[in-house]
Amino acid sequence: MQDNATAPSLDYVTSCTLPTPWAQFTLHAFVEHSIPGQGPGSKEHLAMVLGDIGDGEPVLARVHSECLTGDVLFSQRCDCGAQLEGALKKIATEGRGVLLYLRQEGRGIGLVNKIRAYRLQEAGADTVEANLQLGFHADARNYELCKPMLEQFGVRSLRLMTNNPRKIDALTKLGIEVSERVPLLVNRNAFNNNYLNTKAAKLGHMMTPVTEPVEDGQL
Ligand SMILES: Nc1nc2c(ncn2[C@@H]2O[C@H](COP(=O)(O)OP(=O)(O)OP(=O)(O)O)[C@@H](O)[C@H]2O)c(=O)[nH]1
Ligand SMILES: [Zn+2]
Repeated sequence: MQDNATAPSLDYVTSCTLPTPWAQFTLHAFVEHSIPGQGPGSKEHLAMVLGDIGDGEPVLARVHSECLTGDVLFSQRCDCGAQLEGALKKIATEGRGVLLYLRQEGRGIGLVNKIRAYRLQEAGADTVEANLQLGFHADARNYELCKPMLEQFGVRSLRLMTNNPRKIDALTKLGIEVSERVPLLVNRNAFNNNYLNTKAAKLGHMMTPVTEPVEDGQL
């Protein structure tokens, strides 16, 4: 149980429609106010919602951590952009679901530090070693905000699109039921193959390592 004196607070602010190539979502905006003296002042988080998700049935969901390089700049170093698109397409196909877009860039270390980590990876470190060399944890993310964000929509149970067992554990510990894991394997390529293999080997991601040369789009 989080002590309220140390818990960041989250305000629901507003919403608008968000047409995408696959469906017209509703985009909801939240603002997180962190504790004075700890971390940046405030952060804006988003939820994209489609259909009636507050009916008590498990909801197809993606909890996506910000990756500006992958989500916006088309980077092939990781699988984030393809996962974002794949998750939205799947929600659109089913006509019901939610994507939480959490502003914890670089597995929580921030954009500039992620670029520092990429530079270390160019010198031979893997994605985990690079974080450690910079003095960070391998994964510095926190999923606490998912609870109030989902409560805003009356969602208690997820069919979660992820390959990351730690994410499932973290949500479960927060009291969010994960009734099903839906694999999200997209866009393995020559640039992100080692990264994906390291995630499987060191972070426990549920994906089969590929050691031979890969072709674009291979799962
Ligand atoms: N520090 C660091 N962060 C990275 C690196 N590559 C991607 N990221 C960040 O990692 C986060 C996405 O992590 P993933 O492990 O792909 O996804 P996940 O959420 O853990 O697992 P899935 O649900 O299966 O996608 C985003 O915040 C990215 O910015 C890297 O090499 N170093
Ligand atoms: Zn990424």
